[in-house]
Amino acid sequence: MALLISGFCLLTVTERTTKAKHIQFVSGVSVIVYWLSALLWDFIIFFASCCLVMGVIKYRKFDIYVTDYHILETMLIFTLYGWSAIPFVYLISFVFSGNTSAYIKLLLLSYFSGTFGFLIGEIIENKKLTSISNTTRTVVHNSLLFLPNYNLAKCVSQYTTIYKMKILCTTLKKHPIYLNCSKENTEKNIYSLEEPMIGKYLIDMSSAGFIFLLLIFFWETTSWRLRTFLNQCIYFGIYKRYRKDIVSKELSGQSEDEDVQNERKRILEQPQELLDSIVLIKELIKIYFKCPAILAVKNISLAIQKGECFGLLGFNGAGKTTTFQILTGEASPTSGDVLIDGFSITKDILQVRSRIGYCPQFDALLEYMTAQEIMIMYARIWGVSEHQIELYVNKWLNSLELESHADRLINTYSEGNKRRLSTAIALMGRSSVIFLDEPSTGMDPVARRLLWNTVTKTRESGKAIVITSHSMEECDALCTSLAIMVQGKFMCLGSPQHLKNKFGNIYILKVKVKTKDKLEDFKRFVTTTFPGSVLKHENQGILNYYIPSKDNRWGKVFGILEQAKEQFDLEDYSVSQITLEQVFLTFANPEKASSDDENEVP
Ligand SMILES: Nc1ncnc2c1ncn2[C@@H]1O[C@H](COP(=O)(O)OP(=O)(O)OP(=O)(O)O)[C@@H](O)[C@H]1O
Repeated sequence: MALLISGFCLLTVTERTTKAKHIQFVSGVSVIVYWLSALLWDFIIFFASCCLVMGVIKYRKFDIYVTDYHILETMLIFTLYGWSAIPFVYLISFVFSGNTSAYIKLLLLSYFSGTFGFLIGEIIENKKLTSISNTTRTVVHNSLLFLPNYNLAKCVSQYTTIYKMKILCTTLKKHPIYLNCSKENTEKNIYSLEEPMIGKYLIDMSSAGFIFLLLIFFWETTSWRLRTFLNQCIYFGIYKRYRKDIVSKELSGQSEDEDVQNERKRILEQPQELLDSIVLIKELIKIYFKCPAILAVKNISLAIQKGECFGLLGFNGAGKTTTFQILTGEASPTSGDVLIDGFSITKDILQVRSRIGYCPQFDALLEYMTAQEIMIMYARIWGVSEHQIELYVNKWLNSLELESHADRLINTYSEGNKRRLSTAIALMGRSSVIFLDEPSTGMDPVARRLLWNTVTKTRESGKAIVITSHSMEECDALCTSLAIMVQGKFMCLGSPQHLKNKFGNIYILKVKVKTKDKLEDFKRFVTTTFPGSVLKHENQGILNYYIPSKDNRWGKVFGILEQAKEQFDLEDYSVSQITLEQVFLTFANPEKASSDDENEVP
């Protein structure tokens, strides 16, 4: 039984740690539906296994458990045990982060709570041991009653004893002295609440099942509020009191960047209704209260409108994923609030969850399903009507070219295909805002283009998209506005073009010189005509220059190069603007960028 029951933690732990459960909640599955459906399925497996056990008992001729309708009594004991033990395993599984360790530890717990619990119970009930006080007896006995395996062990042992006694009393002509074969004793109802009958243990198992389920629902629905309360009122309260210097310096929310500062002012000064935004982040702070405390998000404010694709850029550890986790209701904020479609994540997390689509950084897929099955499941969760489901799912499989893999188990997919599927699941829902955490990781260039097209179409349909990516090309292609995050703070904010105009003080000139003789002359020409220019790269007559844009308008640069084309026998040339990547490097790594600047464009 311990082997079987402990196995029911495997899926629940896997779905929680891979975030597949979170994605289901985000897609609209309620806590009650999630846990009751898990319980129903596991109970069916448990019941089928019990039927097999009964078959073995019958085959081995343990008649006491099967003859004279005893099979129903035995099945009742097993059924009530399953009812209490499965939710018990679910509840305990919350403390584990790996399914294998959870299985082994729960197996040991079930086994020892059955055997040692039974032994301890016997010792406690032994009235001859006068050294044990009555209070200790009551406390230990009542505690043991919460363990399903103890109740099962007691039921089976007492059931066996009672029926063996009844058989001996009816078959033996002369009763041994230890047998009480009085009519009163042999005709006692086995379900009586008195010792040594089993009624008490059956009632305990039935009520324990309810209690464990209630505790699971309570934990799932209020743990968020509890964590938010602890974070905001207790930990942060203490932190603010003792680390005033850090709070005023790092968490004030003031920014040197004009756009970031203006956005903050707009959000704080204007009423929320006037902002008309689908995502509204107000002075969001996240501190991981470890030793030392990690300031992951340092007072950011932002409004995202419908039909906007907002990009969150930053180096590893900048705080992007933490921000995403808060926005999707996975992590609780330390201070500040986020409104999604007008609902606050600190107060209405359930409303928030049903309005978002989420593709986490690591794929949260149920790997024992096929792509078709998982997408049908999510389509049903999103409320797509049964006759439209096939069309709907095929449309999304099609949009990311997953049809050829649709009938294969997800655990056989490549990383890139898993990423495509995760993104398709996030996009397919009827959510108002979609969060994509590095969606194109591991995708080939064709898949990436497909993803970009699909994301753009989704954005154009009126949804808001928030994306993190390490690909500047991707952000340039997709984002209508973006922010670069460094050490938890926004360093700049605006459309890609705005940022390039604002921070790009160089042009990139690429030239191919036909004849070698004129190469050195051309180099001298560039150095004198564009003071401050730097030759970045040279290879077989192809020169790559950075030239300062200050005092050099586009027209002037092109005019000069048109003249130089004939003079220096240039085969071809191009002048382009600074790329987003160069803007990113300037912000994300100021020290490196400034040293680069010194070297490159004085
Ligand atoms: N659960 C956690 N406990 C403690 N610190 C954490 C936790 N999660 C993140 N951090 C810390 O918070 C900071 C921000 O991390 P986060 O994962 O948000 O960065 P990121 O920008 O998403 O990085 P990446 O690009 O690598 O995904 C880092 O210093 C990280 O070490």
